[in-house]
Amino acid sequence: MECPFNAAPAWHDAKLDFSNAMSYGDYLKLDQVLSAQQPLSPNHNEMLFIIQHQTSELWMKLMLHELHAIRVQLRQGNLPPAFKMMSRVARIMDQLVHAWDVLATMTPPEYTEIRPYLGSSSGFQSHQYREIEFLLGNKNAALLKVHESAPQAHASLSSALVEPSIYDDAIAAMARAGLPIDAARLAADPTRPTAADASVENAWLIVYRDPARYWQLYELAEKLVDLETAFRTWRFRHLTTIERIIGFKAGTGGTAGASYLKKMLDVVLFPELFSLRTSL
Ligand code: HEM
Ligand SMILES: N[C@@H](CC(=O)c1ccccc1NC=O)C(=O)O
Repeated sequence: MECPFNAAPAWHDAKLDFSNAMSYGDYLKLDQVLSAQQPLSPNHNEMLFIIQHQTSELWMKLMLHELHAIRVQLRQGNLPPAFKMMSRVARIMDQLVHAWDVLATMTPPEYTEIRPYLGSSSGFQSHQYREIEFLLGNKNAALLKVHESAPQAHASLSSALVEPSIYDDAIAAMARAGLPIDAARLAADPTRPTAADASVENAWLIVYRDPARYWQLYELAEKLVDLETAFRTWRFRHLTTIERIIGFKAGTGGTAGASYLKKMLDVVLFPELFSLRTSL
């Protein structure tokens, strides 16, 4: 039997010299990522605030990557690959929902010491968040103005504004499957937020009344409902977390704060997918 004191360490085959090979940090560009946390205040908790936002933006970057690919698959009529990516987007959203628990460990006196250093910056100016909203159909042309001084963000947002949303693409897929969608709905102005439409509700009802016949559209509908549910939960946790941290103060971005975020809870991305349930 081998003496345990002479045995080689568990890592003895690991590569240790990276002078001429790509390492973990090289591949992930960690020099860049880990040098981007630069607190402006002397407060200990600002590191949490920065990392919470930076990680959220990274997850949003992945959501956008998936949402763009979902749109391509929906337009080509390849629904199952879209489903897999839709599940991923919903799980990312769930992850962001749980992330509020970490931020909520920051108390009002802690945040009060950081807030004066934030100036008029606010999540309201997150171009990735706004693009996610646009891709899901919550369009608002007026909000492009915020990004006028950032040409790349402005360009991505402009195309998300003028192109059909993922929900418009889902409705187009129903029309292609022979379900009766009004021509006016199919030609709706893509720069306007999604408005409930009776022919769309009726088409979803046909799908939900005969899932076996319309299995892929039925699955598409449930994936959209999962996504919207996760998104609404995120909005709700944003509101409750900020009420806990700043109460009813106005926002640094210029809105009334909690009451603005409360109003955003009324946004329904895929209205007919919820209203149809009353008739089932
Ligand atoms: C202490 C923490 C936070 C506070 C006090 C806070 C507060 C606010 C307030 C008051 C607004 C309304 C806009 C304004 O006037 O500023 C807002 C918007 C927003 N915040 Fe936060 N927030 C916090 C953390 C976060 C985090 C971690 C994220 C994640 C990225 C985030 C993302 C957003 C987004 C995307 C909006 C725009 C929402 C919309 O227009 O529907 N916030 N926040
Ligand atoms: N709107 C926040 C400030 C804020 O939360 C914020 C500031 C800079 C970067 C990200 C932020 N997060 C979300 O709004 C406030 O009114 O305190």
